[in-house]
Amino acid sequence: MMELVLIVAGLVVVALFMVLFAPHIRKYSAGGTCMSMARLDGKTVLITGANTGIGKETALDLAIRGARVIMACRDVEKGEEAAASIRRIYYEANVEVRELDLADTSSIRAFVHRLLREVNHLHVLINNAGVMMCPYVKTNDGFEMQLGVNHLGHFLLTYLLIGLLKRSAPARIVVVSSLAHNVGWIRFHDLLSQGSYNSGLAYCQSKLANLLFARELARRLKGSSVTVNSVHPGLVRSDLVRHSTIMSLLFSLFSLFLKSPRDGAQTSIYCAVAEELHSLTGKHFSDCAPASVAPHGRNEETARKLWDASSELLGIVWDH
Ligand SMILES: NC(=O)C1=CN([C@@H]2O[C@H](COP(=O)(O)OP(=O)(O)OC[C@H]3O[C@@H](n4cnc5c(N)ncnc54)[C@H](OP(=O)(O)O)[C@@H]3O)[C@@H](O)[C@H]2O)C=CC1
Ligand SMILES: CC1=C(/C=C/C(C)=C/C=C/C(C)=C/C=O)C(C)(C)CCC1
Repeated sequence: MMELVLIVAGLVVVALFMVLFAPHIRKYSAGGTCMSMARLDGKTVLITGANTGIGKETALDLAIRGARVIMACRDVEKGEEAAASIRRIYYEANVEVRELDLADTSSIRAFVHRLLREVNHLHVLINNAGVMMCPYVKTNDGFEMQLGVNHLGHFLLTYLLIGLLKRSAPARIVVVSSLAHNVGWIRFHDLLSQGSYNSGLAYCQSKLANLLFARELARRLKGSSVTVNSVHPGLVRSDLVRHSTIMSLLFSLFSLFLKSPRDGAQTSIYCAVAEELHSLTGKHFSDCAPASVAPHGRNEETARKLWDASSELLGIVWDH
């Protein structure tokens, strides 16, 4: 009985502490802020997964800076709702919604085909969309969903847009990875998890793949004035954890310690606009500052091997 009273008293003290210090905890959890005042008038930006979470906040910020923002969303209705809510905040926002399902290479190709007819330039590409810890499902092309959307879909999208980005240089590519890359490894013997599937490990693999892709692309684009950097946005309150009960529970429990989507967007925005990053490429950022990369995320051989495996799966050859 005494023990129970002590436990309840302890919980009350912790809850009281959280309530009292909530503003300070929130301020601390918010992380870095992009302080750049750079304007993007006359610039065109493309953001994947821009209908919610980090992508939507990134779209709002870049629209306020004067950019024409293409919001690439798999659900156009949700995308239009997000665009309308951006226009309610900033009525001059030049935001346009386009359909893009990264789980379907024919959708990616159709999206780019249409885009190339509509825009002459692309100055910033933000590969933001992501899916986390979903049950084992395949994309339209038979790829495991998390590697398929998070890595392969963006790999193909970037391949199809690289000519436009080069013609628009100076241009920037921002790849939204995660600190989850630290616990991932590339399972070359079973890249698509056909032999065995663990939703958490598959997510971590896909986020490591994002990072390796960014570094290898940056290496290949040296001298082209198209830079590529990757980002860990922080732990952010968003829909990302929707597929995992345990993650949803943890996120609710520790909600006070998580960033808002607006705070989570800061590092993507920083990499897209900061003047001091003008020619910086192949780096990883978090909280608007350089961040460390796990040793296996720096392995050039793994990056090249993944590049070749990805190209083969997608049936493409990067000759530019
Ligand atoms: N939240 C966090 O703590 C962290 C997030 N990240 C990364 O940040 C990025 C943004 O995540 P966040 O904003 O938190 O998550 P959300 O779930 O809020 O947003 C993810 C976006 O990706 C879109 N998306 C999912 N599947 C597809 C697809 N097949 N085709 C096109 N778009 C798709 C979603 O569309 P729809 O709404 O239709 O599902 C949504 O717009 C992700 O890459 C994630 O891995 C990294 C570290 C931590
Ligand atoms: C276990 C644990 C936590 C939860 C960590 C989680 C839930 C991480 C999620 C990572 C994600 C979503 C990465 C996306 O790329 C907290 C809250 C830090 C508090 C300390 C203990």
